[in-house]
Amino acid sequence: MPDQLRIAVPNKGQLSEPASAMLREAGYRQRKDSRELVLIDPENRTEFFFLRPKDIAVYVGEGILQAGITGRDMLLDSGAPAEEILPLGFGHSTFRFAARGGASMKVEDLAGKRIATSFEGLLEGYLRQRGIDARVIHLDGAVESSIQLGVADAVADVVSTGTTLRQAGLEIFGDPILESEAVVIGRQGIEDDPGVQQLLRRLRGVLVARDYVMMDYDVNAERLDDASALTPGMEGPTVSPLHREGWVAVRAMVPRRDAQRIMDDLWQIGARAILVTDIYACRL
Ligand SMILES: Nc1ncnc2c1ncn2[C@@H]1O[C@H](COP(=O)(O)OP(=O)(O)OP(=O)(O)O)[C@@H](O)[C@H]1O
Ligand SMILES: O=P(O)(O)OC[C@H]1O[C@H](OP(=O)(O)OP(=O)(O)O)[C@H](O)[C@@H]1O
Ligand SMILES: [Mg+2]
Repeated sequence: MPDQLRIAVPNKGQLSEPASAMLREAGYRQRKDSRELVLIDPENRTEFFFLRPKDIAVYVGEGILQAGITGRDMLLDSGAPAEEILPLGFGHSTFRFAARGGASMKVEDLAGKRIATSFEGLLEGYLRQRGIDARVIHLDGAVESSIQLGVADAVADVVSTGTTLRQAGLEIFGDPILESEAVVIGRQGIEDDPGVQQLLRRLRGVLVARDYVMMDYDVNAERLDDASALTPGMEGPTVSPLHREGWVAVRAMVPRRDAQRIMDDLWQIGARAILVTDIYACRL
């Protein structure tokens, strides 16, 4: 049995709820009260520490906790000796420059300007790489207000829908500095830890169950090649004989977002009794 596992989970912010939901889906106990700081899950020999998302890379980098869930942007900003192990498909954002609407600012214009951000590490790394000498103003949050309030000429901030920027009268400029999402992080080599391997297997199972559905249908054996091309599954579809002469039953996993289109295409080649069901959990 793997050793006790110590995992960091965001205690608040955009990643907190979806991270706990994913762990719950993976069969772990999660806290009921958002003020709980530690939660012990004895059945899974796992302790969850609810920490500020920005601090998680620090704890994991120090080797205090074996793994954690945080944003890619926060991991890279921290400079902590930890790496990304598994992207989790939620908490998508981009890290971008923005300035007053109509200012038509360019990245080259940033030299000598004041740029406000809560991600100094990320911003300074970017500016250094491009040899831009600008003044970085550190703010903890609500960075969008800094231009209006005269503290900065531009911001480098997290953008998801863009609503916050628009409401502050700001306009994005330049290419994205970084594309981020929630990730599992750990120190180099931690993937070999049996406890971490088990956590990753469970989380990968949740990702597959979210992204795929199971498709079952009957088709004339003569159209099986066409049907298999539409539903190749992971290692080819499962094909079983049917009592009906010349027909087979086929079963394969298909991407959830393509399910309706695939059903239409299967119907066109004569497949019938096409059923789609959710995958509750899996290990592939
Ligand atoms: N509106 C959003 N939609 C999706 N992901 C986001 C959004 N805002 C931030 N994120 C991502 O979520 C992660 C955590 O950011 P968040 O803003 O929740 O942390 P925080 O600012 O430290 O917490 P708080 O906002 O509670 O102070 C980051 O990786 C960030 O890129
Ligand atoms: O593009 P949008 O969909 O509008 O989302 C982006 C906003 O969401 C986050 O703010 P948060 O609520 O975490 O507040 P904070 O700035 O205090 O961290 C982020 O810092 C942006 O301000
Ligand atoms: Mg925030």
